[in-house]
Amino acid sequence: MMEPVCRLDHVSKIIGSKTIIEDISLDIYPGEVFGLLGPNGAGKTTTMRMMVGLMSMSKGNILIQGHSIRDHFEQAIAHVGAIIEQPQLYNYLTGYENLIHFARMAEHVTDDRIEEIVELVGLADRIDDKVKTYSLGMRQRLGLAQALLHSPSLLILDEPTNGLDPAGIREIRNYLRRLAQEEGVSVVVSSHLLAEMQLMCDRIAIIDKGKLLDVQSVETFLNSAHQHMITFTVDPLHQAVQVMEDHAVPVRHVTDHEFKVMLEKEQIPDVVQHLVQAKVKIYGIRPAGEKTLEERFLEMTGGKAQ
Ligand SMILES: Nc1ncnc2c1ncn2[C@@H]1O[C@H](COP(=O)(O)OP(=O)(O)OP(=O)(O)O)[C@@H](O)[C@H]1O
Repeated sequence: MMEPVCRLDHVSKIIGSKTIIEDISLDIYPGEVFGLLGPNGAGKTTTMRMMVGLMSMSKGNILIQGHSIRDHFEQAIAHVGAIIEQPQLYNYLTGYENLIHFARMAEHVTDDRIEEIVELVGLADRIDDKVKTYSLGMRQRLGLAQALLHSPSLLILDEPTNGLDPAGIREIRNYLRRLAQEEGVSVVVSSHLLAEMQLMCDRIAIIDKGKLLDVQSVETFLNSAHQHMITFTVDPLHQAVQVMEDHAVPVRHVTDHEFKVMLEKEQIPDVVQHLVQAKVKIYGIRPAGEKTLEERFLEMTGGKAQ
């Protein structure tokens, strides 16, 4: 198993008598784009602030490359680049001068590294222009360049596409995907937009009211939209489970005389036929009434897919 770049281990944040983050545990792996998805006020920003040490944890721990943010802050944070609030940019300096300024504050940033980053975020043409002439998308990219100067293995971006037009959103999405794929950087992004997260991320964590509801790969997420959890009541149960295994249908849950499987509508008659052929008695077939991740998210946000 690959070592996680970042691990949240039972993290909670309590402010006054209010629990803002409740017992969140998750792992983020090298080279993945990981999304924190949730409605406004769900706790995404708070989680990210704790990940970069801008805010303390009340309980639990966060490890970055195995270093605890709590106990070894310097070592942990050396691996992190982040844009949580607006990136701080100097309008009357050029893009390049801004980067030189930030490079001086980081360690071991060479001129070659600056060139490389400028290329990567696609600002080579405009890097010698003053930042005040930049579009919002270009500012975002310069902010990104700044966060990447010290070659972090974990990049944390709060709502990176906020305020951008569709072309700007597409650009940022492409840069982040390239960063993850080509440079092996783990990228954590937050958003309240399901559609956007599905395009950008490898895995998505759904957060609501400070709780982690689920973490799923985008693939599973998208597939599950067309699938139904079906409960079969059968006898003998062990034989039915064997039949499912023989036909490569993963069994999700088994109780006394029941098992559950995720099926697309078209698969249901096939599964019934396999069971009948194996002389399994079927006493009941019903939808399990469990919601897919997408349905749960839409419910949380009042049904608007946005
Ligand atoms: N310093 C604080 N004191 C009290 N409550 C806070 C504090 N910071 C955040 N909260 C509350 O914690 C909850 C989570 O806020 P957070 O900003 O993390 O949400 P979010 O998911 O990032 O949403 P948004 O997209 O609106 O920023 C909100 O209800 C917010 O009001």
